[in-house]
Amino acid sequence: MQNVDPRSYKEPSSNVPFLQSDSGANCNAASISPEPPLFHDRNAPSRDHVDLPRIEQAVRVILDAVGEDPDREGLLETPARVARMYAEMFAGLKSDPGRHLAKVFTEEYDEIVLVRDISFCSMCEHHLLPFTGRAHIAYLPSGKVVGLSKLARVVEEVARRPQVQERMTQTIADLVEQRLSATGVAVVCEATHSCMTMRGVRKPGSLCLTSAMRGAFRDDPKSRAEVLGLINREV
Ligand SMILES: Nc1nc2c(ncn2[C@@H]2O[C@H](COP(=O)(O)OP(=O)(O)OP(=O)(O)O)[C@@H](O)[C@H]2O)c(=O)[nH]1
Ligand SMILES: [Zn+2]
Repeated sequence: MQNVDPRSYKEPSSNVPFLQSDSGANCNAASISPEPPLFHDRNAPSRDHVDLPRIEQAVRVILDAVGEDPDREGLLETPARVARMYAEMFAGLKSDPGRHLAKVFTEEYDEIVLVRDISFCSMCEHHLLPFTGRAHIAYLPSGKVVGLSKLARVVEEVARRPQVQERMTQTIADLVEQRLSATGVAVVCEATHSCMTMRGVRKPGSLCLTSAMRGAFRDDPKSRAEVLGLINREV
């Protein structure tokens, strides 16, 4: 592998094909071969849009710029690992999380459906550091319900983008409202932001709560109070 001098670094061609690392002079072809999946998840978002060789190059530049030696043994595989990590963390960028809500069941149930404590790990778009926590999703069906796991799949996929927590919360609420024609939607997210705990202001334990209310949960105070009571209820 060659050393990348940050001062002479040039943007590589943006049309480097996925996994064809031999077009990038600083990339190790063997190290970016995809590992065979343990199982095939037909719901998994595509990672094909991520340009692994360019990420590898960039990570080498960063290592060099912070005073590290990207060619020392312990760091040799790091650029490829980081590239795969970003592919995984940002796998939701080019997918449509709403597709998980396409299959519905006809059911004459119009009371609250709530799935609480859906864990997620997303990336703060300001520092590219993780923010992790739980999402709670409630909706009022109008003749159709969705498989409960699909709500968690939506969270999982929306989370895999660089973003702010507010946008993530609203995106989930909009998807559920639109795809299920729900008459009410409540989404509450609570998360710890690494950019506030491990750097900067350094406040471990700080928690950020965001909510997005739609339909009856936005307009009717009683419905709103009922759903927030369920979300906050001790079990
Ligand atoms: N509203 C919102 N802000 C966020 C989120 N994630 C990170 N931030 C904030 O983004 C802000 C970026 O502020 P800047 O002043 O541009 O960057 P900075 O100098 O690194 O800020 P500090 O974190 O205060 O050191 C910080 O206040 C972060 O706490 C989020 O999901 N929502
Ligand atoms: Zn941040």
